[in-house]
Amino acid sequence: MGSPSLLPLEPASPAHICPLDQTCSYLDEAARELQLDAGLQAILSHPRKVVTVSIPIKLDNGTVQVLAGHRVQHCDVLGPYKGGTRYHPAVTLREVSALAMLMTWKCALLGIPYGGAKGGIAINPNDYSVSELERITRRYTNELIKDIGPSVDIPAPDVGTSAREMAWMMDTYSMNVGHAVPGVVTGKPISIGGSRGREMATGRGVMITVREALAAQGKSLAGARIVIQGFGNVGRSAAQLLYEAGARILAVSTSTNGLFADAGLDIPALLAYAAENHKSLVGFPGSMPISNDDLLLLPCDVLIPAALENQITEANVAQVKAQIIVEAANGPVTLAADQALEARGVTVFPDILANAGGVVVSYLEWVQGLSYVFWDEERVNREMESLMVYAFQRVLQQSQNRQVPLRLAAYTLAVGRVAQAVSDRGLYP
Ligand SMILES: NC(=O)C1=CN([C@@H]2O[C@H](COP(=O)(O)OP(=O)(O)OC[C@H]3O[C@@H](n4cnc5c(N)ncnc54)[C@H](O)[C@@H]3O)[C@@H](O)[C@H]2O)C=CC1
Ligand SMILES: O=C(O)CCC(=O)C(=O)O
Repeated sequence: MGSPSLLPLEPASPAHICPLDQTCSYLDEAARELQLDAGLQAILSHPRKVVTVSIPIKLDNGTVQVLAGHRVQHCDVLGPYKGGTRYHPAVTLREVSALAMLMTWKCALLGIPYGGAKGGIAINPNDYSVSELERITRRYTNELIKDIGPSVDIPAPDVGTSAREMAWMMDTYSMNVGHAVPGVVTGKPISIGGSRGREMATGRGVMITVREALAAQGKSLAGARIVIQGFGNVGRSAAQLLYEAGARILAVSTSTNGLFADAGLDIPALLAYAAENHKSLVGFPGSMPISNDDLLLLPCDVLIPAALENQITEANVAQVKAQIIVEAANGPVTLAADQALEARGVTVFPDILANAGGVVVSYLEWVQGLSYVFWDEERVNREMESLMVYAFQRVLQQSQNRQVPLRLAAYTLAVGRVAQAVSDRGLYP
């Protein structure tokens, strides 16, 4: 079926692997496996709503710049739309649409009552001052005011955004409606109703997935050799928690540099070093520099791509030596690479399972906010872990029962759940 033809998408770049085509192909595969009705499949292939707004801002130097901001709402059949907000120069409507669809499947797989959405602005946040970023975020929120809300669509952080942007979004929304509405976003600061444990949640979910993946092969985290691409919110938290559990973190990277140490990196020391050096990893004692390209090819037990899409592709997959890949990023392994890895017996734990810890704790944050009762971090982590482990076991079981790879197993569970809900609600004419 391919990318939905109704969307006002940018032309596909021949040099670039389109994330939307990839995600739609996985949906097509799941639809075939489930023998899904063609009409239902067509409904699920299209986002319900696509919003693109212009964001005029006055820069600190007095000039005006107009940016494009997107919010794609893929499906709300199970509950309010839910998904992060990305600030990155490579953001396109195609990418945001793919990420919105992934959110639908992720929430359905984890059994949380949300649909899927994603937002984004094509900027490099490092090119803007804090006050410029605040103006951009507030204007973007203002333009989306009728499209978001605690029972409509609930943004959260993603690449290039954090609790700070969520606080600005919450404040802008609240000013518009005339009273405080903490539930309009998740991943916000604890001082305004954020949840304990949300900041580390995606990394914690990744650590749980790695632990369960190794356990399923009769191995343990202690001494496991792990390579992590990306040292932002997700990569950093996963590195810290895996290190604390006794794993050997051989290499980590940011977009500009990477570090390798065969004996394993001292992650607490590296976190302190990066904090002192404005996030730069360069020159960390006891390590060697490594490029992002070489990092992906290191021999290891578990490779964790935790940065962006399309990192393991047809071009490098033959040289990937990891035994297990845990997709902390959304869409880091392309379809062609996925098939090649499957043929070679490399196990890939898919994004919609592996990085779901973040949205699960976003859900727990929303639940705490709605009930005005806030939990300690131990409870948040326990509730998240139980949902993650349950979803992991279901995916493994489904893969064995249907004799299909883990990604297809996860998709059949997620798509099947959403399709059932569409059909039960009678949305299918
Ligand atoms: N923040 C969250 O709660 C969640 C994030 N994710 C996904 O995890 C991934 C990472 O997100 P965050 O850590 O939140 O973003 P972030 O903005 O905090 O960090 C991104 C990291 O990736 C690095 N990076 C960027 N481009 C790179 C490249 N070409 N090669 C190597 N490294 C590169 C950056 O330098 C940075 O270290 C994304 O795919 C995101 O969609 C998924 C679920 C939840
Ligand atoms: O926490 C959330 O609501 C969404 C996180 C996200 O954007 C993702 O899982 O890709």
